[in-house]
Amino acid sequence: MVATSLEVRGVSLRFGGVRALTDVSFSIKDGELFSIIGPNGAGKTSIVNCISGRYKPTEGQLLYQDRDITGLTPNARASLGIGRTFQNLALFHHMSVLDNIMVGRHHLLKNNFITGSLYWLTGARKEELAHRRKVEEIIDFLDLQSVRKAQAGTLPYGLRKRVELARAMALEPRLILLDEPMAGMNFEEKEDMARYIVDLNEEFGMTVVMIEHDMGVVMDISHRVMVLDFGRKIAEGDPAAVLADPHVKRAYLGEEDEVLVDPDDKPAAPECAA
Ligand SMILES: Nc1ncnc2c1ncn2[C@@H]1O[C@H](COP(=O)(O)OP(=O)(O)OP(=O)(O)O)[C@@H](O)[C@H]1O
Repeated sequence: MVATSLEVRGVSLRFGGVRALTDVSFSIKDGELFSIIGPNGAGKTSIVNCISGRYKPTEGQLLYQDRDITGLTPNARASLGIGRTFQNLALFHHMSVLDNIMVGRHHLLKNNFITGSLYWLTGARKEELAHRRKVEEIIDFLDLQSVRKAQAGTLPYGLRKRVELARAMALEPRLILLDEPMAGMNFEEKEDMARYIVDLNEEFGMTVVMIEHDMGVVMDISHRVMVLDFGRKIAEGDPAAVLADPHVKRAYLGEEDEVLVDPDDKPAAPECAA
């Protein structure tokens, strides 16, 4: 039997009078590629923030590998193996690609800057070499070799999104949360990113939770999809079943007999980086 990675039980979240989430429950199996979709303001980022620990649910519980993580800080959750990327790029623009990715490993560093003064005498150097090897593996996997020394802020948008994914992967998460990994990308960049996400799920064995607006990509690569609307779960299942669900069509289009995937869907214009 496949183990459960994450279980979300009856999570509600309020900001003053705003109900961002109402009684949302779902569970994700180890190794799944699970997508969360829904119209703007539906609560997608809110649920991901509840999973990463950025937001504390007003009600409900979160279990990761059968352990209650509801009260844990984001750092404690990262140490348990929950990694994430952000909707808006959160890179250190003046640092190199390599150093940005190394930052992603700080949860795994046993030696801090104090013990680092014993660098050559202790195992610190050995540890750093092991970290560098892991980072190089990720750089190879994401085809970032040619830009490894470049300043992150000088790279085109699509590449910066890839560096952010590299940094999240550097934590070696068992569960990775991707908030709009393809936002603002052109068609080729989206295709590349979709391939990397499938590979990190299949080759690295990471369980993936992805928020994405590009319905074509979501339906192509997800094992299961959950739909939120006004903070409530309105559908969950395999992509074909969700696509055919009348509630989902209504939520997106306001009517029942149109298709969700627009065949003339044009790539979104690139976003400006934060
Ligand atoms: N920090 C916050 N303070 C107040 N209200 C918030 C906050 N974060 C989210 N909300 C509100 O909660 C609701 C859900 O927002 P959320 O960002 O989770 O939606 P979303 O589905 O991710 O939207 P989008 O697709 O536009 O990113 C919205 O009404 C939003 O205004």
